[in-house]
Amino acid sequence: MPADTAARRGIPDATVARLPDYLRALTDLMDQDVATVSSGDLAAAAGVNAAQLRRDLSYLGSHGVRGVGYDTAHLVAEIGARLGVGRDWSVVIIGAGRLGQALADYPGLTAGTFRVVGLFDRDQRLIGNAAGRLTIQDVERLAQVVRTSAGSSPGAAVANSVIGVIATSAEGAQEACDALVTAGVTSVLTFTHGHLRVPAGVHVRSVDVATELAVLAFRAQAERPAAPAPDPQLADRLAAVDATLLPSNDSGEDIGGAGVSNGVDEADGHGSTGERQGTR
Ligand SMILES: NC(=O)c1ccc[n+]([C@@H]2O[C@H](COP(=O)([O-])OP(=O)(O)OC[C@H]3O[C@@H](n4cnc5c(N)ncnc54)[C@H](O)[C@@H]3O)[C@@H](O)[C@H]2O)c1
Repeated sequence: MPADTAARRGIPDATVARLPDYLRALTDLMDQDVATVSSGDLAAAAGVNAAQLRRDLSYLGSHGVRGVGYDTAHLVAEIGARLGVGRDWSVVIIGAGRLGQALADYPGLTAGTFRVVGLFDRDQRLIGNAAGRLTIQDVERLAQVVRTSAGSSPGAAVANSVIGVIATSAEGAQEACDALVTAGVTSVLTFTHGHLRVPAGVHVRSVDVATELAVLAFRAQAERPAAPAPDPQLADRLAAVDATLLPSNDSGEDIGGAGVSNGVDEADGHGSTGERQGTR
């Protein structure tokens, strides 16, 4: 797909979410002076399958050269540019409760690409309190801080330079989101449950630890190795031993029965989940 076509169609969120993994893998390869890399090797380094990687990179207009692979330095520059690496982004957080304060103090958001420039709340009891290196401000001041951070005059677009984070209660989330939109913020990350209404052109992503855990649990369940099929000879031997040690027939049947039943259940459960995963 030509790059301009991909740009017009937009890159799927799932692809964008994988780009940092590709960038990390490519940077490692560059550090090892690897100039070109095959899709298979790059996919293995990034932990995805090769078809997925080729599809993802085709959205960037990068197809690699048959028999040669991808130019590592070119791809690093391409992905880095798409991800805004090397640019500074200001982050404003609304909701200065437990989560908001923890995020504001998170080292990954205090220096480098993303830097929290304001922590806001509507609770007058919190306003003015220190939270790490920041002072909690009245959410009424949000628009002013956003304008200052974007380095623009009032009314100018602040898209692409300020990201808003919502860490309020679920009940206060829409109000917080509206405040961000009014301030000109077009990229919003929310930790709250529930749908947020935003005008066209405003991008919202939500993070939910419980959902991520559920995905991991699902995969762990799907990938759990099936119990080995019972060995009929071994079962016979166990039954013989049981018969020697335990005179009761019931005991021997229980042991053998439980073993077989577990094996069948596990194999069935694994098979059906594996199929569902395979068709996703
Ligand atoms: N997604 C996740 O994985 C995840 C994990 C933990 C918490 N959460 C969610 O994050 C949110 C915050 O959690 P918390 O423990 O910090 O809650 P908290 O009650 O300690 O803090 C919420 C803060 O938001 C403020 N607030 C509410 N509405 C506001 C508004 N419109 N404008 C400005 N301030 C507003 C409140 O005054 C309060 O100080 C909750 O919705 C919680 O469910 C999500």
